[in-house]
Amino acid sequence: MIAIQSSRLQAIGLSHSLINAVAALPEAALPDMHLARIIEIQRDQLTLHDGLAEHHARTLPWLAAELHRAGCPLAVGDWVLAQTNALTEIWVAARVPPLNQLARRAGDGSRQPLVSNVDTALLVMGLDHDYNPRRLERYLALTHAAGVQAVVVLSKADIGELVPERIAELRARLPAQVPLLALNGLSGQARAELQPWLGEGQTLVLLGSSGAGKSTLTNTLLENANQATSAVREGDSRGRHTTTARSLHRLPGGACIIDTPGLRTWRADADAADVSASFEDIDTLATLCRFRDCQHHDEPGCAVRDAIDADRLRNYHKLLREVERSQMTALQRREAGQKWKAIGKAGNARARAKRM
Ligand SMILES: Nc1nc2c(ncn2[C@@H]2O[C@H](COP(=O)(O)OP(=O)(O)OP(=O)(O)O)[C@@H](O)[C@H]2O)c(=O)[nH]1
Ligand SMILES: [Zn+2]
Repeated sequence: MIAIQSSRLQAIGLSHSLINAVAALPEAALPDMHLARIIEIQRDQLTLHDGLAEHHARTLPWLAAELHRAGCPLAVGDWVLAQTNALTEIWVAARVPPLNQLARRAGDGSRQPLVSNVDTALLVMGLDHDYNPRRLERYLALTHAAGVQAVVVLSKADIGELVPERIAELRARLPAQVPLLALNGLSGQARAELQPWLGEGQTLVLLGSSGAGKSTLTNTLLENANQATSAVREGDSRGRHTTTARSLHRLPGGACIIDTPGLRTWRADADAADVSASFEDIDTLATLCRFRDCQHHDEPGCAVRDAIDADRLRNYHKLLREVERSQMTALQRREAGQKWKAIGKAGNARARAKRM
């Protein structure tokens, strides 16, 4: 039976639910199995961490094939059971079912897991030209769909434009329970501001467009502890701030941060139910619409249309169309395109009529 060095592993994110999931695996009963976390993936080369050191490993071919067939290949953040053979090669023999996973859809519609077992996603958006509430709502919908808690981090509070106005706009637009903070990612103060999410054993990822300030914030979070801190990347000749490979870093206070370039372009891996659930305000008001299947376009007795920020409602419809489309066949997609075009035209005609 596997012996779990829990304190050592808790430091790199092992939780009680994961321990239970490990115990349920048949492979956990085999001799010589070790529990470790994937901190980097380069093609078929994995880097594992067991709480003490890094090890290079590969996945047993049958397991790789099985995970590929099931559409859920291994991702950074996954926990695995590995065995060392007589040649001292380390082979991954089982994957602990992830508690959650952020994924994206590739061009061919297949699902690509990007990162597993995340506690908090920091949605980083600059208060400069990067500012875009719609994009933020998309990220909120996707993290919500994956069951990951999101914290909105507005970077460049020191140099951004219309800072108080933009913060107020988002506060009014987003559901009240979404934490939102504005900070300067270059200042050590950022660490204190993010403290509530940086507890020991917590796993965080940073999401946001290029230039939003993800690397800057990561470096600030890492550096504030004199660099003597990153157990995970210890001995790595490339230094611990690499952002070119998918990797997991350990922060001073004991949280882990995953910096993965794959997360920077992100297509919806969600369905309509996920999108509406992440627009809770709309969902709640919709129960008051006259028609139970009200789409909040121009139906009479709609309780949503007048109560919700118009741009937020448009974005909601856009995201719904997007997730519906990603689940359609080509023919359905063409038909839907025509339907939406017709609705758009009707809307424009209404707007024109109003102006006249
Ligand atoms: N003044 C100020 N500059 C910032 C802040 N955050 C980021 N920057 C600057 O913005 C630029 C882009 O920041 P990065 O951290 O590289 O952005 P990124 O999100 O990692 O970008 P990619 O690596 O392309 O995904 C850099 O020149 C940073 O110094 C901030 O809060 N305040
Ligand atoms: Zn309605």
